[in-house]
Amino acid sequence: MLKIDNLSCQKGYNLLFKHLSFEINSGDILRITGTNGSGKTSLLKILAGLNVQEQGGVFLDNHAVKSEIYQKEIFYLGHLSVLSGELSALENLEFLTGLNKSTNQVQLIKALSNIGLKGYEDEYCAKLSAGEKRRVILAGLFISNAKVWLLDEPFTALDSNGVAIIEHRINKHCEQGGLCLFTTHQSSALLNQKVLAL
Ligand SMILES: Nc1ncnc2c1ncn2[C@@H]1O[C@H](COP(=O)(O)OP(=O)(O)OP(=O)(O)O)[C@@H](O)[C@H]1O
Repeated sequence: MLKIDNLSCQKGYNLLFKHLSFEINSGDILRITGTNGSGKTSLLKILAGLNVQEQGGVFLDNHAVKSEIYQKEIFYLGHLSVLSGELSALENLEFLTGLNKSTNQVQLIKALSNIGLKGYEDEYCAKLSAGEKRRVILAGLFISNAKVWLLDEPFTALDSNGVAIIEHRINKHCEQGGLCLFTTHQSSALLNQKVLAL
């Protein structure tokens, strides 16, 4: 269970949210909604341990956000690309999944193929389109062992086929006991999603 307890977040003079408390259980899909600047990215970054909250706590099965156990269980997909343009798609994926020693190269190549990047393994990421770069990162998400997926605008730059793939994978991940929190300004066909409005 992911527990958010009495969270407050201030940016400059702007109080984005306060006394925010909720719980997400295995199998839950939570869509975080709100206008531009309402604090969706700030909240996801706090849940990823990348931003520090003003007040309150974040726990996964009683493990605090900065703990090693918590950090091993999350995958954060942010706005900015974490890919190096000077490395190939496969090399970037190796780097992204570097902490997961159980993943071998055959699995990485299969993950790229599954996301529509068969034949792109040795292509430098600098040469890939925005949607193709996004797919390389999503390949990393799909083969990660992370239980909690924190996805900030996961559909950005993806075509309709890419959106369908990620929606299918989110549903499958949560059916198998995972958790997913995501933001989007697009409509989404995800099943049984709960909504948190900021
Ligand atoms: N490092 C920072 N310093 C000061 N203000 C910040 C900082 N980061 C974000 N903000 C402000 O906090 C507010 C919330 O930003 P955030 O990115 O969380 O919003 P959002 O809901 O994700 O927006 P969008 O829908 O546009 O992606 C914005 O007004 C932004 O300008």
